[in-house]
Amino acid sequence: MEVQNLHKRYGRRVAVEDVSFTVEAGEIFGIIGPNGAGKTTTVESIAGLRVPDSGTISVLGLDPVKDRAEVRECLGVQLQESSFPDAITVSEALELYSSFYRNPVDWQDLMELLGLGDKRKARYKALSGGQKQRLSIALALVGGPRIAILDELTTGLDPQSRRDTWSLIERVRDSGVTILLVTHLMDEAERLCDRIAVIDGGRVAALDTPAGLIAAASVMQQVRFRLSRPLDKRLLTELPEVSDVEITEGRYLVTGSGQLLGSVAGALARAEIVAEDLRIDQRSLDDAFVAFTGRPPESSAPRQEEA
Ligand SMILES: Nc1ncnc2c1ncn2[C@@H]1O[C@H](COP(=O)(O)OP(=O)(O)OP(=O)(O)O)[C@@H](O)[C@H]1O
Repeated sequence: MEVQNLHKRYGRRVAVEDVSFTVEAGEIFGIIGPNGAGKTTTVESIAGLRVPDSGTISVLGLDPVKDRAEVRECLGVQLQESSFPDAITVSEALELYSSFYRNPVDWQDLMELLGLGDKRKARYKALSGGQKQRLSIALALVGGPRIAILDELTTGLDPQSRRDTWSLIERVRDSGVTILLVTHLMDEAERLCDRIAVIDGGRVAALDTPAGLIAAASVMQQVRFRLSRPLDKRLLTELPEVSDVEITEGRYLVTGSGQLLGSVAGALARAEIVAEDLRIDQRSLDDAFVAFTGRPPESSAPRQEEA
């Protein structure tokens, strides 16, 4: 997928100001950003559901607007809050959707794969949040797409259902499907995505691997430890990575940047001192999100899924 200089406004409101990125085959590519940043508009434009004001989008060499019918065959979409008639059953929904495609996968296999086999006769309104979510993923995959767009994949699910869904998505990726994932959940993005675009105010604020985003955002790190015997503080302060050393009752707090942990561990080894309780404060994608957007990511309180 290739998106170049995408612009989209709704009346006077600019939703996407200038977005460009490329998604490689076989990747899980994440889009994160604050509410109203333009994420959904971007992925809906890729799916051909919105017509951009300007810019170009190419999906497997096709134009999502001009080649709408072909794009539908190779791209599956799970959008926010899919809604279905309350009375439709799981198997009816899957059978109906599979009839929309030229080469659908076996919907019964898919139903089993997504753990919905024993719910085949259950009506949509009787499904739990996690089951509805799995059905919407199944419907995005029933056409046998080469690309799947998943918007808010696990928002609102309990922690176990989220982890199960993540494993499922990794299996889908391993089967050769490229995945474009929009998410509010930083742990989801960090766990699943090969690369992530941070979109803010309709523009790409940063684009890198999760580790790359975290490294770029976390200038300062801290290493904590206790020592069995006193150490000349200068052995630490003279290290180029170290900016500050605090010592309180044998407890050391070293602040710095770069390869701080390796550098401190090396200095201790040279002084032949053993550190106890050595810990580094890990930076996470939340810190990167704050650094690139100036706001903390919105947290989503997981709801308990009924059995
Ligand atoms: N159909 C529409 N008509 C008018 N304005 C819209 C429409 N759809 C989106 N917008 C506005 O465009 C901007 C971008 O919305 P979009 O849904 O793409 O953002 P988002 O990053 O997906 O947000 P969220 O995380 O809240 O889903 C927002 O200000 C939104 O209010």
